[in-house]
Amino acid sequence: MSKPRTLYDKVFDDHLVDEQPDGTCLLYIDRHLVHEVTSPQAFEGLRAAGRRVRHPEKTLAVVDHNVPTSPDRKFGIKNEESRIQVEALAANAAEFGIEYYNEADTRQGIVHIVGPEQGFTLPGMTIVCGDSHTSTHGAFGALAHGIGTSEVEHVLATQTLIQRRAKNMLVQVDGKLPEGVTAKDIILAIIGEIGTAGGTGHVIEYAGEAIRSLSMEGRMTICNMSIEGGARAGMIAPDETTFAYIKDRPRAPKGKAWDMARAYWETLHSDEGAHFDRIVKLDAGNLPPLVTWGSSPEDVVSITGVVPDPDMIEDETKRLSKKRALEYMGLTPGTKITDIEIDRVFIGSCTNGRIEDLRAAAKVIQGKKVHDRVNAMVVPGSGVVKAQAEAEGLDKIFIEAGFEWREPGCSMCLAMNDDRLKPGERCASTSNRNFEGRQGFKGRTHLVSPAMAAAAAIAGHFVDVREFR
Ligand SMILES: CC(C)[C@H](C(=O)O)[C@@H](O)C(=O)O
Ligand code: SF4
Repeated sequence: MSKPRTLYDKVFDDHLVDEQPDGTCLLYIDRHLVHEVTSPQAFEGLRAAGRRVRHPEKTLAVVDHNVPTSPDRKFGIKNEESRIQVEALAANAAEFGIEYYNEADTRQGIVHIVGPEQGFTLPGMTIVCGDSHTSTHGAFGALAHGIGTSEVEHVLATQTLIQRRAKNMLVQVDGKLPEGVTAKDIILAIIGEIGTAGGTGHVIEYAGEAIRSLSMEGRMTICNMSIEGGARAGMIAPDETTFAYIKDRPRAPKGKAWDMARAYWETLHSDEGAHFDRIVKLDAGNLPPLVTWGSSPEDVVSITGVVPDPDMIEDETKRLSKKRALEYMGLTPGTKITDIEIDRVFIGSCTNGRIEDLRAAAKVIQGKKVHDRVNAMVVPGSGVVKAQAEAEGLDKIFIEAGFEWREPGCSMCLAMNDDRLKPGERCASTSNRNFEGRQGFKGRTHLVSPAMAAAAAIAGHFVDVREFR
């Protein structure tokens, strides 16, 4: 009898090219996603060494971070830095024979939304990208993680990556998610519980009834933020929900190849008795909608709660850092979360820019108007999401309510394009990071679910979406 293995162990072992006695491993990489921010030097390195891309057909390039999201982007990118970045990827993709989705292509969007959507992301694969939120793809039972630019060059040249084995961590989420509480709240709760360093050195497998009941969109939201919990990657064992999502996607296997792939995918789960180095349990049944109050994704609080008092923290370093966070956020301990007024709302990003997220937000705002003080925008995660939303009439619901309806990209998730907060502006955001300056210099970010962001846009302050009519 062979030793019981985790899902991570299985995918890792299936891609092992070499393992040295000191633990250095060489892994075969099935899929490589490339965006404009972390690839220019990698291509430059290849050029300097006179190398080609080893497997262009396993590589897919798309622009997302720098592209403007205003409709007039079809007339060219005005910001020079962004334009140079985008043009460089276009030129590199052409020179090295890599498929490339430019900003005029319907398939363009945030790299982590595009991969799954096109069927480029499949269960059991090793998937890398020069981007920390590559963990998103783990929702399919793939081993997916971010890599640095020198590794991007290594993968382009060799289709392999040097790695060491990570530890296994199980996050078991039992119970049934209450109405109005979403995948975003689950992952915020997990990070609130384990902290931003909680997953360090581990690959997290998410399991339990609450995870199983999630759609692929919800599972991607969970795996997306694994990196915010410090983990190398997050994974969810594939099941019928996964297979149904993948079937008939443009790059998914077809016919006999589908049957063979599916048979393999069904073996991708942790064996009975597999060893986990750490186990964390959570009950989704009691979960309220969550809001972050500070400048770290672990700073979570219930919508029914108040801004916490850092003076209660014993550890001095932590106390000082949380005090600073409150100061940055312009908040006072004891303030009810529902009393916090907001200026901006951002619905989008690779965490919550998929069709289900847009549907959830549209449901909340239907027939209502965005509060006078608030500037609200919806940025579909991809052209495919945008087209689907328009086919369902969601764009009309947003526009009638007073939201801006934008072109796909990373947008206000990070201040790398025209969409950004002004100093002091407070934003209810569906993205994944609330670091100082993340959405613009001195901008203040509160991470929430799409439904919570939508409700806040209408009310002008945070509200409990469970009671919002
Ligand atoms: C620009 C890129 C390297 C970065 C990342 O790695 O995550 C970005 O996507 C982010 O979300 O901060
Ligand atoms: S949407 Fe945000 S988190 Fe996702 S890849 Fe873009 S910048 Fe990074």
